[in-house]
Amino acid sequence: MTPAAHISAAIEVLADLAQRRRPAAEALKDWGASHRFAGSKDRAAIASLVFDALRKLSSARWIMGAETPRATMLGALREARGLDVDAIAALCSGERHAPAPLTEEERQRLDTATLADAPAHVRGDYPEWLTERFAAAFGVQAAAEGAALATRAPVDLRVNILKGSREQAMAKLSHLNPSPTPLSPIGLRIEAGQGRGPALPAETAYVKGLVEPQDEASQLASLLCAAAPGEQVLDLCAGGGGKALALAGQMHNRGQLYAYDADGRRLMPIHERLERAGARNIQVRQPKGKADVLSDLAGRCDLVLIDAPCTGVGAWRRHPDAKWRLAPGALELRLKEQAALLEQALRFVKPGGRLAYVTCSLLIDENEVQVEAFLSANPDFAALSAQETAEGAGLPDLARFASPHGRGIRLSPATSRTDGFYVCLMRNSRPFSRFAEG
Ligand SMILES: C[S@@+](CC[C@H](N)C(=O)[O-])C[C@H]1O[C@@H](n2cnc3c(N)ncnc32)[C@H](O)[C@@H]1O
Repeated sequence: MTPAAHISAAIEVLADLAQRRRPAAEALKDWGASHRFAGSKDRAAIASLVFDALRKLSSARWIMGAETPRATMLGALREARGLDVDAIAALCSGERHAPAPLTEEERQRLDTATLADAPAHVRGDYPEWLTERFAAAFGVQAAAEGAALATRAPVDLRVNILKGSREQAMAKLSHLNPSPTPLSPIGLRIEAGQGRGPALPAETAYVKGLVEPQDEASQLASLLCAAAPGEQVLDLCAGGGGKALALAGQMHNRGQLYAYDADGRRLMPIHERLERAGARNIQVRQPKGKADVLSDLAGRCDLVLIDAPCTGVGAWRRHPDAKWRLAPGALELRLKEQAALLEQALRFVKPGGRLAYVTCSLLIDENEVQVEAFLSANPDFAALSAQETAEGAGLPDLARFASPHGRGIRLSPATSRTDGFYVCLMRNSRPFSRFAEG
């Protein structure tokens, strides 16, 4: 397929997505199934165009003054790919499988339209209903933060220190041109190109467990928990085990890490990942109906991590379709789940132990507001300052990312060049005796 044919195909996929509210990956899969002649490189090129269009959906439509799939794609070629009107016109020749030639109006818009008068949610490519929430989180920077969330993310890898050093991993992956991540001492970064990312599963360094894909902010969230060798740690929302694996590395396989998730299916990938990583101190606890499978951990944990279910706003660079599918009802639901999880987690934290609340959201309601509500309801818990948290993890530089809205540390593509994450550590200062009273 030609680059022009890729654009026509991407427009078809965008048309499908406009009709049916579903994940882009599903629509792309269906397109591939009904166009068997397209090879894997073609499908990757089409996916990349579709994701770029979704990243820049609002600004592309504003530029074009229309919301059709074609207008969205044309606008995104300019906004996401930086192509000028002549380059876009050359691709839209109308020949064979290329899109139809540009109309005079399309030409003009691609040449001269600007975002100067566009509202913040258009300049920042986020849903209009989140306008107030973005303004609350970022003030005058709302559009800039949104725009940073609408860029492509690099491929970040976490080096598994159970298997080797960052230098060794860099040497093993030198053909991919990795660089050390600026903030995480155990990360490598491969800058994003326009095509397919590196075929990681084929890399020996991956197969042998020396590296795992994990965004730098997610690495930092794990490191900020400062799990120490010998500790008892509960990862209450372990999912596929991304954070659990990072914590196991910090613990040098000493002590015990319990990985639990309310949805047992989500835990499935963890077993294979543990094996590959050589992590031997993780016990996976599957939910079993109504049974309390964590009862033996009550009051025993040095660290409880809540990697909470959230809107995922901070991960929009990697899942640009998610931002347009996010509905207000989903936010309300996540807020309830988060508050319930904080209450659920308390019983496991031993006196003097830490509770780490983490989300990959940037919305204040899911972060600072949740923490504040928890602290007022539970005066035995006190939040560590950003400085204490950063210094405790041996990463004092991270204190500069202290949330401007209260407790915790906030990372974002615009400020730390990472995914968006929020981390707040709280200490249980309840005396042992009172704990025994229940
Ligand atoms: C952000 S994801 C976890 C990602 C994972 N920690 C990682 O690093 O790969 C949130 C997880 O919380 C789980 N979850 C939601 N409500 C829960 C609850 N009440 N108790 C335990 N887990 C819950 C979800 O099933 C989901 O897997």
